[in-house]
Amino acid sequence: MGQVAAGNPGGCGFLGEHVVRMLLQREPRLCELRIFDLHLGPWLDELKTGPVRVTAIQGDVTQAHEVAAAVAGTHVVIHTAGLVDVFGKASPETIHEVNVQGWPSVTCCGSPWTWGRKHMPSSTFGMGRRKKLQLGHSPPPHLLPSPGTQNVIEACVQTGTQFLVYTSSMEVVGPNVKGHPFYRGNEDTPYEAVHRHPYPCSKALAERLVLEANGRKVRGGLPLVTCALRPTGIYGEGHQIMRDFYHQGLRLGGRLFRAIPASVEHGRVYVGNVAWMHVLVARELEQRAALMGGQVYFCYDKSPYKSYEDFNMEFLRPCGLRLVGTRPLLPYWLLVFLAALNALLQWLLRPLLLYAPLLNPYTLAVANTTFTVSTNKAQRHFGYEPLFSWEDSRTRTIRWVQGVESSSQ
Ligand SMILES: NC(=O)c1ccc[n+]([C@@H]2O[C@H](COP(=O)([O-])OP(=O)(O)OC[C@H]3O[C@@H](n4cnc5c(N)ncnc54)[C@H](O)[C@@H]3O)[C@@H](O)[C@H]2O)c1
Ligand SMILES: CC(C)CCC[C@@H](C)[C@H]1CC[C@H]2[C@@H]3[C@H](O)C=C4C[C@@H](O)CC[C@]4(C)[C@H]3CC[C@]12C
Repeated sequence: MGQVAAGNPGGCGFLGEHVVRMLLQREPRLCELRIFDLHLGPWLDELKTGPVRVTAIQGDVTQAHEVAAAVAGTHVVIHTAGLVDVFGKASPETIHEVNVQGWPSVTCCGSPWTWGRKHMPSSTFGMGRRKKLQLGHSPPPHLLPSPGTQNVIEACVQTGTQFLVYTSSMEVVGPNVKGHPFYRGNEDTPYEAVHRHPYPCSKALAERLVLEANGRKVRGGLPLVTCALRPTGIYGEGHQIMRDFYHQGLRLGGRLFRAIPASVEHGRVYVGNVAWMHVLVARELEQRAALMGGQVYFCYDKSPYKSYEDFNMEFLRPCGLRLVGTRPLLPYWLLVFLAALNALLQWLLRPLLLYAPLLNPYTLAVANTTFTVSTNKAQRHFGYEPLFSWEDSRTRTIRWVQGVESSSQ
C-alpha cells in the first residue's frame, strides 16, 4: 500500500490525542488524518503545519451522515470515540446510543430496551465461541435515533473504507458481576462475562458489532477487516481520574487513605503503548488480514501488577502524596454501604443536580476485583513490543502530574 489516509473518531479524547500524535510521529506513509470529535481541542491547531494534511471535524458519531462524510476516502478508521461513564453522569440510553447503536434493534438476553436495567449481555469468553447478537424487531425508521459504533461500521461499508480498528475495553470481559478474579489471563482464558452496568454492556455489544462486521463487503466489493483492542485501565498524560485523585490528596493534606487491599491486582497500561498498538494494528491489518481480522487483543505493556491505589501511588508519591495504611482503613461492608448511599443520593438528587462521586457500587466492585492480563498475542500476531518502558511511562506520567500541580497553582 502507498500513502494512507486515516480517520479517527474520538481523536480529541485522552487516548485519541495520543493516537493522533503517535500516527503523526510514527506512521511515515500517512498523508492525511481526519480527526472527528464532538469537542475539538485547541491543541489541534499546532498539528496543521506539518507535512500530513490534518483535518479536524466537529461531529457526532450518532449522526450517520456526519460520520460517513468524515470517513469517505480514508483507508483506515481508528474508532476511539465513546462515552466513558461509570459514575452515572449520563443515562444508560445515552451511553448505549453513543457507544453502540440506535434504539432498539439490539437485544441482550431477550428483551429489547431493558438492557440498561435488567438484561445484560452474558457470554463466555475464551471458549472459542462468540454468540451472535440477537436482533429484535426494528422500530419504524422515523423512530430510529442515530447509532454510534454502528454508524462507524456502516460508514466504512458505504464509503469503501476497508480497515477498522475499534477501541474496546477489558470491561468487555470483566470484572463480572460475581466478582470472579481474572488473574493474569489472556484472550483465551475462560471467564464468565456477565455485565449489569451500562458502560461494560455497551462496550461488549459494540465490540461484537465490530467483530461481526469483519468480512462484510465494502463499497467496491472488498471485505471489511476489523479488529478490537481491549485496554485495561489506561494511565498517563491527560488521565482525568489520576488528576482527581491528586487533587483529592492535596485537599486531604497530602494524604490518601487506603480503601482496597494491596493484594487485589488491577491491570494498567500506559497510554503511549495503547496508542502505539492502535497505530501498529492500523498498519498491519492489510498485510495480515487473514490472521488479524475479527480478532481481539488485550493492550499490555511492562507496567507492574499492583492494586489500583498502589499503582496510582507510583506517580502520586513522587508528587508529595502518601497512602495511609497498609490495610484498608474502613471495613469492606462500610465501603459497600457508602457506595450504596452514594447511589441512592445520586438518584434522589438527580432532579436537582448531578451527584457523581468516584465511589459507587460499580466502581467499588471494579477496584476490588482482581483483573490483570498476561499475554503475548499482539506480539505474535503483529510484532507489538511496548514503545515505552515502565520507567519511561512512569517518568512521563509523574512529570505530567507535576505539571498539573503547577498549572493549578
Ligand atoms: N480510559 C480508560 O482507562 C479506558 C480503558 C479501556 C478502554 N477505553 C476506551 O477507550 C476509548 C477512549 O477512551 P478515553 O479514556 O480516551 O475517553 P475520553 O472521554 O477521553 O475520549 C472519548 C472521546 O470521544 C468523544 N466523543 C464522545 N461522544 C462522542 C460523540 N457522540 N461523537 C463524537 N465524539 C464523541 C469525546 O468528545 C472524547 O474526545 C473509549 O472507547 C473507551 O471505552 C478507555
Ligand atoms: C473504591 C475507591 C477507593 C476507588 C475507586 C476507583 C475507581 C474510580 C476506578 C478503579 C478502577 C477504574 C476503572 C478501570 O481502571 C478500568 C476502566 C476501563 C475503561 O474502559 C473505562 C474506565 C475504567 C472503568 C476505570 C474507571 C475508574 C475505576 C472504576
